[in-house]
Amino acid sequence: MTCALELKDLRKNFGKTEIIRGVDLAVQAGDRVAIIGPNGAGKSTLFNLISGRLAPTSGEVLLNGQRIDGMRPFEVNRLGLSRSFQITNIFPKLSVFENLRCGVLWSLGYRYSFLRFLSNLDDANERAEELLRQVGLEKKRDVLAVNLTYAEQRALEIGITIAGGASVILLDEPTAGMSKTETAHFIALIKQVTVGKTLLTVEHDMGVVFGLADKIAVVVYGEVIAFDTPAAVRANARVQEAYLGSAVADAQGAGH
Ligand SMILES: Nc1ncnc2c1ncn2[C@@H]1O[C@H](COP(=O)(O)OP(=O)(O)OP(=O)(O)O)[C@@H](O)[C@H]1O
Repeated sequence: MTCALELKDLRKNFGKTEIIRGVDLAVQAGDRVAIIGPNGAGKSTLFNLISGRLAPTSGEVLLNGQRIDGMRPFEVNRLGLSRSFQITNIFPKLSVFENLRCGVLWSLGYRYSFLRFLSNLDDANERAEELLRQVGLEKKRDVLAVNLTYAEQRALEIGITIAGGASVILLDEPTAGMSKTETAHFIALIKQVTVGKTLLTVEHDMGVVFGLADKIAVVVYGEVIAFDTPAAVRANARVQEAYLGSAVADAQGAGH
């Protein structure tokens, strides 16, 4: 079966320093994967390599079987991979609905010719209404984005990220800065809106990791030292030793 996302012997040097050191990873369609690891391990660099923000020094990135390494972010996006961070630029002076519609139009603009784009404007309105419901912001439809709470703004970002119907979604620390209650609500929201999609998150919060992920990739010093189910990763001696021991104990202490 073709993987939704596959990394093959991926490497990235900054100057003489090898930061990503031969990463292999095969993510099946529909999996929710959390990438975890200590500070400076290379998680963000990995995200940048996948989303086209950085070109690898060597190795391959495949999206649904197609090579995307070296492509620019918008090209990768056009092929069905959306990263929250690329389009998190919420327009503060536009309403929630208008922001979502911009997200839809923006993705249509990439995918279609101008004429087809124009004929799709009605569809865009409908799609924006649907997104509004999906991210639970119906009551805020006409509120300016600047007046939303922080958690609502993050929900709006998720809406914009999924607006184009990408099959692979990358989220960078989606619950960072949220309260516990907001985080729990947001995990449920992310799960709902990514049903049937493939999700990758970079995450520090072990509560979020174990609440959200079907599989966990542990990155230590530019290598993936484990890629498995949460239970298996928790039990992995190498992971315990390299990174997880105290973090998991904390999460378990918190009832996870
Ligand atoms: N553009 C760059 N030029 C040079 N070095 C870089 C660059 N980007 C990242 N690095 C280095 O690569 C290493 C990995 O960084 P990266 O941000 O990918 O780690 P991370 O796992 O995401 O860390 P954190 O959890 O702290 O966000 C770090 O040592 C960082 O200083």
